[in-house]
Amino acid sequence: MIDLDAALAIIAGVARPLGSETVALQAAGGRILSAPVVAGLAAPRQDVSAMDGYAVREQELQAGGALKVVGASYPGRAFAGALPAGGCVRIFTGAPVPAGADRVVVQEIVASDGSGIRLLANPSKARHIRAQGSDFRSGAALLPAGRALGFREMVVTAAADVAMVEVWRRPRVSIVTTGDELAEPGAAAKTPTLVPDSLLYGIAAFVAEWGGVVSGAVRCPDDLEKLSAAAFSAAAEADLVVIAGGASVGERDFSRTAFARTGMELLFEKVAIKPGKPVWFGKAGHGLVLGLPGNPTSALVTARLFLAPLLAGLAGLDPAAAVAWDSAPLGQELPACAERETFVRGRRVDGQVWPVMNQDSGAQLALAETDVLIRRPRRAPAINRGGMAPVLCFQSVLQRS
Ligand SMILES: Nc1nc2c(c(=O)[nH]1)N[C@H]1C(S)=C(S)[C@@H](COP(=O)(O)OP(=O)(O)OC[C@H]3O[C@@H](n4cnc5c(N)ncnc54)[C@H](O)[C@@H]3O)O[C@H]1N2
Ligand code: MOO
Repeated sequence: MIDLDAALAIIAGVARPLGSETVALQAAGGRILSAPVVAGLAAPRQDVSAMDGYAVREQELQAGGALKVVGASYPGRAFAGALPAGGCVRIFTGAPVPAGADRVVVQEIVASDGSGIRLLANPSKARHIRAQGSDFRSGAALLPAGRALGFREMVVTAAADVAMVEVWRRPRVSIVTTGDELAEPGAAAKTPTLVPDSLLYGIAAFVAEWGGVVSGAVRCPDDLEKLSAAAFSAAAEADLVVIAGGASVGERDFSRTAFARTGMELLFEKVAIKPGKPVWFGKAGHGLVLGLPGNPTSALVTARLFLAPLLAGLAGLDPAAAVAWDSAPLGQELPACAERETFVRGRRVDGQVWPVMNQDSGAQLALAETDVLIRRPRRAPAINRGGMAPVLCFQSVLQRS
């Protein structure tokens, strides 16, 4: 058995980006940059007004006389020519400031008779001009490689006048579930021996939330021949295969054996954690294989601990950032931890973390109540109510950087 940190180090060592591709801006949302976004132009492109009003010369304003309105400047339709002496230009927010003007006065403090203007009050200190390049300069690197394109980054990329972006290829993930008892959800109720296959759907959603693409999903009986065939075809087409169930020592637990037949190199098996001890990981063909235990809570806790950093690394992110521990006060005391490092399923309530009621590794409903994993290191002493404990956000943190 190895411990969690050693297993995570093995994951980080092999979870490398898969290569980059160029995609249109329309399809780039949620992707991870493989090259910086470089500004194709400056923003603003020239000096523009920050308010609706009149572009004037500061000096002439101080003289106090009336100024003649010589034209107008709109966004996309600038005033042609320079500001003449004694003149002003009607101007709107975002419109280019004519040469010669050095401030804008807002229309609220101006009396206009149609051809000329006069000030009604002292103008503010602000000149109401956004200088050319004051947001960013042409040629500047605006976003680094490795950044996820969330809504904020999409604004910056589009503003940079970029139509095509270089992003890391998304990992293609093939999912296999195994169990004679498993049935398609909706088809189980009439047959007493059947159990709905909840993990196929849970793992598929997990993969999508962590930036992967589900390229295949198959449910297999506990039959070594059928499982081996599924292992060969999944390993041939995917960057990563995730197989849930059949990980333990039961007579019909065939998952590892099926992948061994594909020539898999086992990188680790059995991690000293609870739940999730039977988790295993290997290299098969050109891709990787992660074996999750079949108990649903064990499967999704191990998905959060191992599949998340794996997907993050394959997608071009830092695998360690996917498993970043925070610290939170406990709402109730926790007993000392025994020999196996334990991950208590917890819920945040009013700034404190409480263990969820059902801590069975076969639980499914409790997963919907879980929003943190509370880390209890091996032989950790009891923690009192209000004491601090390391916690990991259970949901995806992909877009939160
Ligand atoms: N003698 C021992 N028995 C067990 C050990 C052990 O060390 N010695 N380990 C236990 C631990 S820890 C776990 S976790 C489980 C893991 O077992 P498997 O990975 O072999 O899982 P299965 O036997 O296939 O299934 C366990 C349980 O989960 C349900 N399941 C499985 N797949 C799905 C699915 N896709 N959707 C919904 N539910 C699923 C399955 O019906 C079983 O109830 O082994 C312990 N045993
Ligand atoms: O992974 Mo098992 O859940 O430790 O019971």
